[in-house]
Amino acid sequence: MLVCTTIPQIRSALQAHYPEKSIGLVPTMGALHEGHLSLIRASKQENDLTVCSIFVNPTQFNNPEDLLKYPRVLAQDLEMLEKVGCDYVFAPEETEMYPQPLSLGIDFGDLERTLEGTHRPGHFKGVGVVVAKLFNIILPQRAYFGQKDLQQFLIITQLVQQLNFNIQLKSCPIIREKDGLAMSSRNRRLNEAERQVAPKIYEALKLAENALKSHASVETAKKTALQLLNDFSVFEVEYLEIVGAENLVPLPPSMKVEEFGKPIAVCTAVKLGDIRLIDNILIP
Ligand SMILES: Nc1ncnc2c1ncn2[C@@H]1O[C@H](COP(=O)(O)OP(=O)(O)OP(=O)(O)O)[C@@H](O)[C@H]1O
Ligand SMILES: CC(C)(CO)[C@@H](O)C(=O)[O-]
Ligand code: BAL
Repeated sequence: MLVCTTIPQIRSALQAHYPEKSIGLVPTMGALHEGHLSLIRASKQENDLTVCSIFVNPTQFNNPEDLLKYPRVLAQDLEMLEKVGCDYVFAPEETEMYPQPLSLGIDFGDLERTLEGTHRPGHFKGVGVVVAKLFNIILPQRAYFGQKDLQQFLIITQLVQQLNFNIQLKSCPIIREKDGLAMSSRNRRLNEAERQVAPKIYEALKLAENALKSHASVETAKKTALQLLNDFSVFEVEYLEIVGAENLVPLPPSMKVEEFGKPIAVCTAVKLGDIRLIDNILIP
């Protein structure tokens, strides 16, 4: 496994492989877990070479404290990537990716004005720019993302379509802990008591899913899920919404899923102290 920290380094390393070898890119912010490794494995299955990028992208953090406290454990990450058979790692410093302050902006329209976009102003502009940079640096055939960041996947789909990147996007299932908690780098920051109640987030999503599948209205399903979360004072629910999975527009409160006829997602963001976790369930 070759670890590159500069753009010229990774470009010249990959140069030898274009165009014969297919390249899969797995963009991450590090502090890797099994969720990330599942993306690496998916890429390895479908490509000759896999590149994992590790970069805690400052432009997508709306909260400076969150950026400061984001876990950074590069040595441990590299060990995990070596073990799983990743071929290249691109782990640049901030000055490599942003040698000068960013003056360009992207607007994803309605898609960035809902759910995560509403609660993390500017977040998706930062994600869009850094992912476009990574696509231009690595020139992969395929790029792998997790369903946990459902809105991010739709945003990047728009990025690829509207800017004509010749890259196939792959969305991979959410990997969970045994107790149902979606794996997340931020889980490392939970204290013991928080970690113990955190699986209730997934339980609440399942409650909503089951209610919808038993023909409850959107409003009732939402209430059922929120009731469970509100039983725990440690949770501060930022949102819990039942939306169309293709555009993330909330369904009317009185609607029943069978009337919608298209895939649905139950999405939530919950804070435990200053740690913010997201999760979702897709109902195809
Ligand atoms: N539990 C998971 N299962 C599958 N993919 C995941 C999971 N968690 C994260 N990913 C995906 O890994 C990629 C990199 O995500 P990132 O490095 O932000 O990790 P993370 O665990 O989501 O961190 P955090 O949520 O704390 O920011 C993204 O495409 C993300 O959707
Ligand atoms: C895609 C990404 C690596 C861009 O910084 C990040 O948003 C993430 O880890 O999901
Ligand atoms: N996985 C999403 C990256 C972020 O929270 O900024």
